[in-house]
Amino acid sequence: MIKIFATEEEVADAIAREMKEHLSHEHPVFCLASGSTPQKSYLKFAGDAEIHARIQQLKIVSLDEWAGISRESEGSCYQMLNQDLFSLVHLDPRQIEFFDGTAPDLEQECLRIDRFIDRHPITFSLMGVGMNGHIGLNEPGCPMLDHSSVVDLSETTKTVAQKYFRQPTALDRGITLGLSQVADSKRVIVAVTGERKAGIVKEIFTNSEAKLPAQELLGYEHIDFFLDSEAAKYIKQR
Ligand SMILES: N[C@@H]1[C@@H](O)[C@H](O)[C@@H](COP(=O)(O)O)O[C@@H]1O
Repeated sequence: MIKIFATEEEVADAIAREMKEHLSHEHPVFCLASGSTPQKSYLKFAGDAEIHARIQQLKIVSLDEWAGISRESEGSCYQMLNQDLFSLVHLDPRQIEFFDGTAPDLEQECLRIDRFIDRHPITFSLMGVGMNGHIGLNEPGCPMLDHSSVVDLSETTKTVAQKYFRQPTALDRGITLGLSQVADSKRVIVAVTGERKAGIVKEIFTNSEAKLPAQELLGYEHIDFFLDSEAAKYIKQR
């Protein structure tokens, strides 16, 4: 289902509320996108005093990472989430299972995360959508995989991702969960906010030929798209 909220603030409030609710799962496992879109949601979640007593049971599993970029590097998916969430809620590193983009064998790294998910099924996923409709680092035209993989990044992703880094950074490949792994989460929210995403939002919802990864998440009962009115400006009248 698509839920359109008046403002980005309201989207963040709704997401933070759901994250809190999903902490009540017996074995909560969250898979969370990095990037600009969810930052407000994470801040609101982390700022809720009631979650802190309940967060020890939470496990976090990685969605994606840039190949060749270490966790410590500013701009890595890990570091963004660390700044926006992990450090704020004082997660123990043992609660976090994240792709290492500098692992010597990235295929093994995929297997490591896949095995973790087999043992700890994802109960809540929060996805963002790239400017080209990507989910995680699943680029347009990719198959719907039920396992992680190493992918070649599109030119759009390489260019847009420069916003995460202080200096121009060569990006070539990424490591990402497969779309089926995301869809298999018990609950998924896909968040899209801001006018800059209005064009891709229109594609996702009106162009069935586009073959965008975000479109693979349409039509499921347990997956909702949360949009603000700016991102939804071309689809509002539907
Ligand atoms: N790898 C990340 C994704 O996990 C993220 O959801 C998406 C949107 O990012 P943003 O929210 O900054 O637009 O693109 C990035 O490349």
